[in-house]
Amino acid sequence: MTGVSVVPVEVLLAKRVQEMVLDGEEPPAPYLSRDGDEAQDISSPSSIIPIIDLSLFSSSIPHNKQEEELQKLRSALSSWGCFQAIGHGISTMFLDKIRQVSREYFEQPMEEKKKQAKEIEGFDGYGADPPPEQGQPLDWSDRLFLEVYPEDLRKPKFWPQNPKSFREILEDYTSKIIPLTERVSKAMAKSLNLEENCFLNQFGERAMLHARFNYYSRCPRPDLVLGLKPHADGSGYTLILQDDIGLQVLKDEQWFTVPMISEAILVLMADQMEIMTNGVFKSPVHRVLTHSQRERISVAVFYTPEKNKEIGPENGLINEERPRIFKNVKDYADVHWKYYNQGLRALHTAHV
Ligand SMILES: O=C(O)CCC(=O)C(=O)O
Ligand SMILES: [Fe+2]
Repeated sequence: MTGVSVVPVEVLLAKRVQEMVLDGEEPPAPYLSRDGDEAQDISSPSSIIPIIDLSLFSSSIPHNKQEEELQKLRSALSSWGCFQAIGHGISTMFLDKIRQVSREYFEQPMEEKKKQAKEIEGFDGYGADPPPEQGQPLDWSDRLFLEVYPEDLRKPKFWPQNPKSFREILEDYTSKIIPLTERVSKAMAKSLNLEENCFLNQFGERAMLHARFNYYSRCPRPDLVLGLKPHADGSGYTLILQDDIGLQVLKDEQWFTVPMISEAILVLMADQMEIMTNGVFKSPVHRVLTHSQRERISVAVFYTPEKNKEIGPENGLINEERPRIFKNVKDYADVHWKYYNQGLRALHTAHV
C-alpha cells in the first residue's frame, strides 16, 4: 500500500481522480479514509428509507389520505431526516435526461472540463473541493459546482458549453425544482401543524439553489476509500438525484444504503432545517461509498436561505416541553464550511 504522501495536497488535487483511474494509479495516502467499518454497512431492503408520494398533498385528495401522508412525512424527517420523493411531477424521462447529460459531461476529455476549472481555493466550477485542513482525507470524486438561482448569482464562465444540451437541461431542471421546493416546504410545515408558508418565508424570496454534479470514479480500494466523507449538509435541505446506489445515511449509529429508485428524488434535511424546526427534523450524517467496477453520478441541489437572512426556530415549535434549543443565525452555510473542512459539524455553534 502507499506510504505517507510527501506530495502537498494542493498538488495532489490538481490531478483529478478520474485521471488517476485512467492512469491505473492506486489511491495516494491522503485518500485513505476508511478503517474497516464494513461490519456496520447495511444493504437495506428498499423499503427502509421512507418513500413519500407528494401527489397525495394536492387538494383533490381526501383529507384523511393527506393527513396520513403528512404523518408519514413528519415521522420520516424526525427519525431519518430524509425521504425518497415520488409523485413530484417531474417525469422519470426528464430525470434520466439529467443523469445522462451529467454522465456525458464527465466522460468528456479532461481539456474540455478544465475549461470550467475552479481555482484551488474557490468553490464554483469543475474540480475537487477546496483543500481540507491538514490530516483530513480527500474524497474520491470530481465535481462541478454551479450557483443556479437567483439567476443574477450565476457565474457563466463556469457553465459548460458542452455537452450542447447541458445548459438548457439544467435551466429546465431549475424551473422544475423551484415549485418542488415550494411543495415540499409547505408539506413539511403542514406536517408540523404550522402555517404552510412559514418555512418559505424563512428561506426568503431570494432563496438560493446550488447544483453539485458529483462523479465518483471506480476505485481499486473501496474498502479504504470513500467517495465523499461523512458529513451533514449546511443548506436548508438538499434534493439528490442518483444513478446508482452508493449514498448511505447514518441512523442509530448504522449506515443505511439509499436504494436506487429511478423516479425518486431524495429529499435530505440539512442543518438549517434542523434549526428552523427547533431540532424536530434531523439533518442526517451521510457519506458515499466507492465501487471497484462502476462509476456513479449524482446531482445534489442545495436549497439555502437567501444571503443575510436571519433564520431560527419556528415559534410554534417552542414550548415548555420543548424549549428553544437553537439561536437565530445568519449565513450559517459559511460557518458550516469552516467546520466541514476540519471534518467537523457546525450545528453546535447554533445551540443556545
Ligand atoms: O452523491 C450523493 O448521493 C450525495 C452527495 C452529497 O452528499 C453532497 O454533495 O453533499
Ligand atoms: Fe451531502
